[in-house]
Amino acid sequence: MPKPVRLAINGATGRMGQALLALVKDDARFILVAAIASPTSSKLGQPIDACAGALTYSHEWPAPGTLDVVVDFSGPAGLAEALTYCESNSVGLVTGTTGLDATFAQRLNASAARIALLRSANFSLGVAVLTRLLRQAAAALPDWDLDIIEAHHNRKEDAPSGTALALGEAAAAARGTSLRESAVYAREGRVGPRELGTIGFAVVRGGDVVGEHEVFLMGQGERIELTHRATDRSIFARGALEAAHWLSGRVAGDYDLDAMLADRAGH
Ligand SMILES: NC(=O)C1=CN([C@@H]2O[C@H](COP(=O)(O)OP(=O)(O)OC[C@H]3O[C@@H](n4cnc5c(N)ncnc54)[C@H](OP(=O)(O)O)[C@@H]3O)[C@@H](O)[C@H]2O)C=CC1
Ligand SMILES: O=C(O)C1=N[C@H](C(=O)O)C[C@H](O)C1
Repeated sequence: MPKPVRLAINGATGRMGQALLALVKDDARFILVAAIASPTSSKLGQPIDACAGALTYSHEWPAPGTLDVVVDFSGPAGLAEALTYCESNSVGLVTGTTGLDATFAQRLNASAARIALLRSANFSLGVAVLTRLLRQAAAALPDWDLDIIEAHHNRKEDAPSGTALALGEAAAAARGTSLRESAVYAREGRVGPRELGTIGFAVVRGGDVVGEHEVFLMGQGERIELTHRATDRSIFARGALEAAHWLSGRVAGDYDLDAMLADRAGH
């Protein structure tokens, strides 16, 4: 029997943190070593309901040598702290935090030379497949107009979602360009006709929507719609735990879900 992966969850009091805690307690592949909360969290020092044992929410990172992987769903400030810890202690990091700016993305690129890092804007299997379908459609129909519409709950802080941006980047790359060259993030007033090759984004926020992404590829007299709807946050948590298990013990590098799925399929 392989040794369980020693895990910390960063952002443990949040929506994703709670979904992760609920799964980890019944998963013998992991030992939960720390549940990291924000420095101002009202839950600091409180016991973790989902977990048998004496573990409490804390903002103190574990001692060196006691962790294999950190799973982070916090925010830019929380991720920065997790990154510093992981780099100093050679601990693997799985992160789903979105809404990071270009400077932060560069910092992550540099970190991947020092630690095993797996990041994904969306840990659902369905979105991984949607992305493949989109690459194929965008390349096969290079002249069709392409817009991405996303909907999320009313507490979400970043827009467009990390997934929408990643889908846009995948479509742009499949057409030999980049999102930086083709994205249109807002349309208001007399914007004039659509410019060929642009990728448009539209954002909906409200209620408890878990996460929906819809890609319209629009030709003359016809349209393709590729849609993914997440109805349960645990799909992201399950994907992130699969990633943490796969990442544990790997050498430093910049990994993603495609790399994990390909490795598991033996490619
Ligand atoms: N890749 C994917 O598949 C998915 C990605 N996400 C992304 O994950 C992130 C979190 O989402 P969600 O759980 O909904 O958000 P929440 O706001 O519910 O959770 C974030 C948590 O992080 C905590 N936090 C803030 N700062 C720190 C810190 N310095 N150290 C430790 N914890 C901290 C917050 O605490 P406090 O409230 O006390 O400030 C909060 O509990 C977002 O960027 C979201 O877009 C979400 C779902 C899926
Ligand atoms: O904040 C969320 O909830 C989600 N965020 C991710 C994103 O920004 O794409 C993934 C998922 O859609 C849920």
